Amino acid sequence: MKTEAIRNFYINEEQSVYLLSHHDAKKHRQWLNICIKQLTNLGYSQVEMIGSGAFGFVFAGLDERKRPWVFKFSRITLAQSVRDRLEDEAYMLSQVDNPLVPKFYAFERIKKQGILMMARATGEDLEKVSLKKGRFSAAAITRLALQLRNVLIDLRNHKNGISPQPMVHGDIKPSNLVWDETTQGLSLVDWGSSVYAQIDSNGEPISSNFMDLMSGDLSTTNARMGDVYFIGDEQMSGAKSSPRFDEQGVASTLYALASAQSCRFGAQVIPVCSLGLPMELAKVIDGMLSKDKVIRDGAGDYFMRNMPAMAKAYLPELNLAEHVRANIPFWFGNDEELPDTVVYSSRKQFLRQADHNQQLLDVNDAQLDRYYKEFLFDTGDTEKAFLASISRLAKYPVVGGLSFHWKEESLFVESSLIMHDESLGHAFSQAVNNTVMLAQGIHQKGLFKCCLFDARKTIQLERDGTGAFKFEQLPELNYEVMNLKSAEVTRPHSYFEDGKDPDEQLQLPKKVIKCVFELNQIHHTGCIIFEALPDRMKIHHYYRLLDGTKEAQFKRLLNKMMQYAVSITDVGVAGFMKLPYKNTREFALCDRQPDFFYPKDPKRFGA
Ligand SMILES: Nc1ncnc2c1ncn2[C@@H]1O[C@H](COP(=O)(O)OP(=O)(O)OP(=O)(O)O)[C@@H](O)[C@H]1O
Repeated sequence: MKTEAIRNFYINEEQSVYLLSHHDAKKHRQWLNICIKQLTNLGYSQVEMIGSGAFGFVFAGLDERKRPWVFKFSRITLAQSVRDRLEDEAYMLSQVDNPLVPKFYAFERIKKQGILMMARATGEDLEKVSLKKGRFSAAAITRLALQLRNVLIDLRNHKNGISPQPMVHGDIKPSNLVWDETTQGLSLVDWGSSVYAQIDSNGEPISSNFMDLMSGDLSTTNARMGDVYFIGDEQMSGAKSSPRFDEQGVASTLYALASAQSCRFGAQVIPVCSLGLPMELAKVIDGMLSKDKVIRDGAGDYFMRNMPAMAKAYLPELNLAEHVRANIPFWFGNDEELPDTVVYSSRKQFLRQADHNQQLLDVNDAQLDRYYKEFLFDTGDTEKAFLASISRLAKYPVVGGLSFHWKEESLFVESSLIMHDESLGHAFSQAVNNTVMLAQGIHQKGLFKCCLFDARKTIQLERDGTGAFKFEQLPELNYEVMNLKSAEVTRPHSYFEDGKDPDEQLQLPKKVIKCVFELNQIHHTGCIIFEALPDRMKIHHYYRLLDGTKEAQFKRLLNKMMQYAVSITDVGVAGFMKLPYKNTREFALCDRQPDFFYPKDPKRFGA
């Protein structure tokens, strides 16, 4: 792969509501308000939105006896066939009777809108907990592993009358597990991918009765796609549904929470054996995440059989985790209002490098749609994990930029990151370190850049019928000032300009580029991305002036740049990023982090 082939082109990730057009944002708000109103009319009080996923929005409210209910609506933007699945979800949920699963209450239809109603699981989902706390301790992972194993046993033992009818949840992942810290209670939610297993864990067909065997089409799968970041290879490749699917979901979940990642893909570079878990449990989870089906199934069987015994281990909290230092520096900002972070990165070209063919099943699936959109389809696992780790950074209130440059033997990382919530510093350090470790495991030469912005500060300009931008007063680019000590000002700093991308290059007016070059003479960090669409333009930006004596000149150049930007007629994306120091950090490449287990003698580590 040639280095020149890697150009930089920015694609946005999750759309912040602040990045929707005025019209779409209004429609979105209106729709949420209609849902709240409908529920209130039905007699529920204190209705609020508590979650959203690829398929729907979830609201909570109280019934007349003040019991907490949850209402799941499917997204109106999805195809009717996909929205109809909410009714199937309701049916499967109604079949489960387990203290760890919220009770099914009802499925109602208001016009075309189906609403699934169920008990509310108290607490917070484990993805959110993970973002706040970072890596889960050995004791927490072990406890969770036992609880999940027990749910799997229950699902396997499900019966229809007296006939065995094992169930598959199909989408076990941190955000589908709600955790109540005060009662230590766990709930498994989101039964939208749930089906009856077609085969058992040995691959033998399951049939509740003889007629099923006769009439059922045993050659096709009934499996639903779960979250592509967490499901195992068999579910991904359209195998018949089996209890093994959920073993995979459990292994991915335990891995993600133990390592503070948002997917399963990093396990080759950051194996479970490097995460400070007891050796036996770590090896079992690594085995379950293996690429080899025989190892995977063997480890799954071992997990199901031996988890109760493994959970008896005495695992006091160690002191190690308190001293996490970020491998690349970041600073704390003190803005009153936390940024609503979005990340733009040069993903597309980066992902094209790693081509590992995978077969996918159902292209109409919303999860799969996301998979395609994020260009993960043909990518190697470590690259996927790296990109997921970048997305995870954007879940923190942080602005700045990162550039990863893979050269012969080393990885060079330049960065400028400002975090706006000190209480998340520990978890954020771990998120940053994961990104670096995953990058160390990537071998292709090249460059990857990303910018993290506050979507609230994105400037949006609408075009009129002729394509010209409409505005009463020219909006101003936002910046903050931070004076660095004079010694630091003299340090060299790097500057990036995007090259042409064959797919979506925006031709910027020369005068805009001239302003960027002039700005470069003033000590600052920042990024700016022009996203010109047929009907409007979004200007995402983040600037931090590091030499207060130049403020007047800096401001004048930013204003000038805006004046020229409104003459953009083209459509596409282009951007610039400026980081403070050259080659901030150099790292050796590393295929696999070394083993690190929970110590045999925990007292030595301050437990
Ligand atoms: N019964 C419940 N009690 C409490 N919280 C819930 C409940 N059901 C869902 N949630 C919350 O709402 C979020 C989204 O719900 P759910 O996962 O069912 O939606 P989805 O659109 O199917 O999501 P996904 O994209 O993850 O498949 C969950 O992560 C969880 O935080």
